[in-house]
Amino acid sequence: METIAIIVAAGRGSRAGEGLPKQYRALAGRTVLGRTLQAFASHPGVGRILCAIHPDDRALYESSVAELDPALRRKLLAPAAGGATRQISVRQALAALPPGDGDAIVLVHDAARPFVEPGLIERAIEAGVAHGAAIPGLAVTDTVKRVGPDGAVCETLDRAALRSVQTPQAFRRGPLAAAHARAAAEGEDAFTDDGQLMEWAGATVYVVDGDSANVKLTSARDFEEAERRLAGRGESMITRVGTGFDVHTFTEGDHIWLGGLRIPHTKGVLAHSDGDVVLHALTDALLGAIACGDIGTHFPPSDPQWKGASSDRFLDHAAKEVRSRGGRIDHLDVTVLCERPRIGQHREAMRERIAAIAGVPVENVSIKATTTEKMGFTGREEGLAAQAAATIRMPERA
Ligand SMILES: Nc1ccn([C@@H]2O[C@H](COP(=O)(O)OP(=O)(O)OP(=O)(O)O)[C@@H](O)[C@H]2O)c(=O)n1
Ligand SMILES: C[C@](O)(CO)[C@H](O)COP(=O)(O)O
Repeated sequence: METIAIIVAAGRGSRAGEGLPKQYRALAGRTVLGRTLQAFASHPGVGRILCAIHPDDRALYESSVAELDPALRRKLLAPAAGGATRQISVRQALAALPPGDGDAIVLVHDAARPFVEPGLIERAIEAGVAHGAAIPGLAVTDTVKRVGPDGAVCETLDRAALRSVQTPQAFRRGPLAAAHARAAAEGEDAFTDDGQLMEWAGATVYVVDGDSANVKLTSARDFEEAERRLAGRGESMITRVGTGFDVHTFTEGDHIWLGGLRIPHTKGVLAHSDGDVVLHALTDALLGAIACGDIGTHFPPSDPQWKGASSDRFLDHAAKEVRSRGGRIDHLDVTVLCERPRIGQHREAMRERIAAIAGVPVENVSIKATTTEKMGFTGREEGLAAQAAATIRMPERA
């Protein structure tokens, strides 16, 4: 009998802090979703896999899929658009499955649980076949209280009967799809897992042994812990630093581009592109950190297509080059060297713009500025310059 895995990956990961949605963040060089997909795609009991993804995440999804062996990629069906809640994402994934046997087993799994082991997938499938509805659960080890809105304890629950539940959760396809459709029709939209939805629909749901290692990455701390765990398995990251420097000559004009912003000025800059020294220095710093040439290697000034180009593209490209090697940008630091314009008033907007282009939290972007005390070419206001340092983390093997 066929087993189909639905991987729900349409969330925004808001509790995991700023940056990419958590399922697309790298853990020791591979994305969370890539790791989750690998676990299911390499399991001999899983036939096909369908992900529910956010419509904005198509490119991120494709990069995660690219981490899989080509032979395993064949198990993937085209992704479905997820919805505003996990429940809607599962429903839409079910609706996107090709027609098929209602008795097939559907495993519903959170993309955010990349540590799922083959043994757990196996247990879920077996229990799904045996019972029609089965979920993994762990005994609760803390004492659990029910607490009122005023913070007062109402009751101490009998923890012997409690389980903290995980995914993959296994159900027969027909009843699961029917329960989701009924819940949608009746406006029942607050189920936090499919087990609860099936209980509501009248099914008996059985619990099999879960796995304490199968954590759902939820907070930034979970990511730190996950990295420590992977390092313990020999999958570790190393820090690399790259630097960049760029200069442009002032010419006649009424504005310059700096840090991705159009800044009114009494001069312009001579440049093939938009002449943004901050973004150029950052681009070189990132390329330096991965030892992948420089901005001229990737965007030759002799190539007419880069004439007048917005430098956002250069930085975006370099950030993608880092990520495609499994790297993560930890910090970006820039010093602008010029007498004018004054940078202070633009600093915050610049940090936000750079953070958005490079896909890093704004807290990890620093902009500093200095004059050169009227000495040298910047002091004479013949041009302006920027230097940058990028700190990234890369898988040790890359
Ligand atoms: N609208 C949603 C919400 C969640 N999920 C998925 O459901 C799983 C479990 O959800 P959770 O850990 O809560 O993820 P997020 O919703 O992304 O996290 P947060 O609540 O912190 O934003 C994740 O793999 C998530 O991508 C989904 O597919 N569609
Ligand atoms: C499905 C789940 O992972 C089981 O523990 C959990 O209910 C998901 O909850 P979230 O609020 O969507 O993280």
